[in-house]
Amino acid sequence: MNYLKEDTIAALSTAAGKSAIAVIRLSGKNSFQIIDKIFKTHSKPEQQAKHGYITDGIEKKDEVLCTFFKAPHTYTGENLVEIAAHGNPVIINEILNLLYKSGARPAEPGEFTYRAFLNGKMDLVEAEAVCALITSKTEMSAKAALNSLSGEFSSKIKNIRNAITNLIAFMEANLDHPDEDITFLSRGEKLLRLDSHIKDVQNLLNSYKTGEILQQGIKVAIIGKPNAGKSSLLNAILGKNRAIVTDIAGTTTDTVEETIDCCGIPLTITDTAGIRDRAENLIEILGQEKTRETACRADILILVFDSSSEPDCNDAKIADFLKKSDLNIPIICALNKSDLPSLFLSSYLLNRDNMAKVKISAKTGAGIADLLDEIVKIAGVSESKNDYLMINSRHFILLQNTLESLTRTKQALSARDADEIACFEALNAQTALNEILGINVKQDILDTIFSTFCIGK
Ligand SMILES: Nc1nc2c(c(=O)[nH]1)N(C=O)[C@@H](CNc1ccc(C(=O)N[C@@H](CCC(=O)O)C(=O)O)cc1)CN2
Ligand SMILES: Nc1nc2c(ncn2[C@@H]2O[C@H](COP(=O)(O)OP(=O)(O)OP(=O)(O)O)[C@@H](O)[C@H]2O)c(=O)[nH]1
Ligand SMILES: [K+]
Ligand SMILES: [Mg+2]
Repeated sequence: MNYLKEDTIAALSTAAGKSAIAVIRLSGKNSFQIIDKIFKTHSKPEQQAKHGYITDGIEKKDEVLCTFFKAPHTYTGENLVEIAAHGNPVIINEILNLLYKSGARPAEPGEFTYRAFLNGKMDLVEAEAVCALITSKTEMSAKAALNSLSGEFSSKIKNIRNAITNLIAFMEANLDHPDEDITFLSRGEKLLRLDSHIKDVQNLLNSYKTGEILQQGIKVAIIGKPNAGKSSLLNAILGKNRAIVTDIAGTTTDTVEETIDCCGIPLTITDTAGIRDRAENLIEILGQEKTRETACRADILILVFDSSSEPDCNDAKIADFLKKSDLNIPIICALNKSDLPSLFLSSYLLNRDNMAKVKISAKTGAGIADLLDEIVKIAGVSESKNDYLMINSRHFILLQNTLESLTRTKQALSARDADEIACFEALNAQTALNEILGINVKQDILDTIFSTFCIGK
């Protein structure tokens, strides 16, 4: 990756394509000289954003507003200019090319934020949260990302790290003066403090699953025999006619997927082709194959039964499929058509932990809310909480390392025979926490993180 800090970089920061206004950002030490070559203005000096024209020296290219930000108090920490132009891709290209001719180069993905990180404007957790915020799919996941972007996760990490640094200082003092009777902090007090840090790390590890669910969402597959009412259920959940519903068995031949915001959780729901004992043609065989794949990739299965009819060989086929595929995911049995008299035998349901039962009618909408409640319950995310943090898998692994090191510190301290080892392990914990914040992180890890950003961010 071409991350030369000396360069002045430029990129479109708004979405590509036609738009009312598009913003190009220019950042680096030569930003002001470069914009001076191509921007002519008559705005009064007291104006913060200046009105004028982008020109190649011969003709005007666009009428724009330029905003000037002087280092170091800018997003990147460098001199920065924002050009708000008309959102026409042809014009944007012309302006970018003029900037490149005048001494700027195209910004790499995430390079503005990378510079902000290098210049101490944000730590690595905050930089990662910028990306998470842009890709958040629900209000709740956006809030979680914003909490991290605002430094709430970072300050938790810093607090634990500082406390461990403090503890290390006490342990090193003991190492340096082993014969002195004055112990600065008793062994018992050190162990108490360690316990509390271990608990803090454990709490952060526990919020990982929630953050992951908020960011990635949950995949729910609707499966069942033909005519059980799977497509009707999808439509009932979405509140619109997304999938075709008929009384002909085998109506759905391909998967139908939609994402909704369910109490803050991005739920991707997939309706599938009905599974039956005997497939009638190639389309159905391929459709059922896809149903199986969808079921295997899902986080939760909704197993739809037609409770108005007696179980038949197709229900047996599904039970058989579940047994064979050895799926270890939560299943919700939806006993559909509750508006009709029930002929369903509960004893027919397979015996399994991790299984909930809900009576629904896709036709009248009865029980649909209970079904969604069940999904939210399984996800373990409560909407009332507003303080979720965005913890990604990189943080999770480093927090696990921290926890292991702290546990070993505690063992060494308790054993009373190895103060050097206790010190060494505490230092490892400190290193892992620093790495979360981006301190002493290898370049290839930084490259990987920032290369997933969009260009212009
Ligand atoms: N036009 C525009 N809108 C934007 C951004 C941007 O870069 N440009 N942002 C980009 O993500 C977000 C806002 N984030 C920002 C964060 C810090 C600074 C900044 O200039 N910080 C300086 C000065 C702070 C101050 O004046 O108080 C600093 O931290 O020193 C700017 C934007 C969303 N909206
Ligand atoms: N009375 C009643 N009928 C329902 C209910 N849900 C679905 N149906 C009817 O059952 C029939 C089959 O519904 P679909 O939603 O197409 O069933 P499916 O499981 O998607 O069927 P395939 O796509 O063929 O596998 C249709 O005639 C629906 O109107 C319900 O809750 N009550
Ligand atoms: K059908
Ligand atoms: Mg269907």
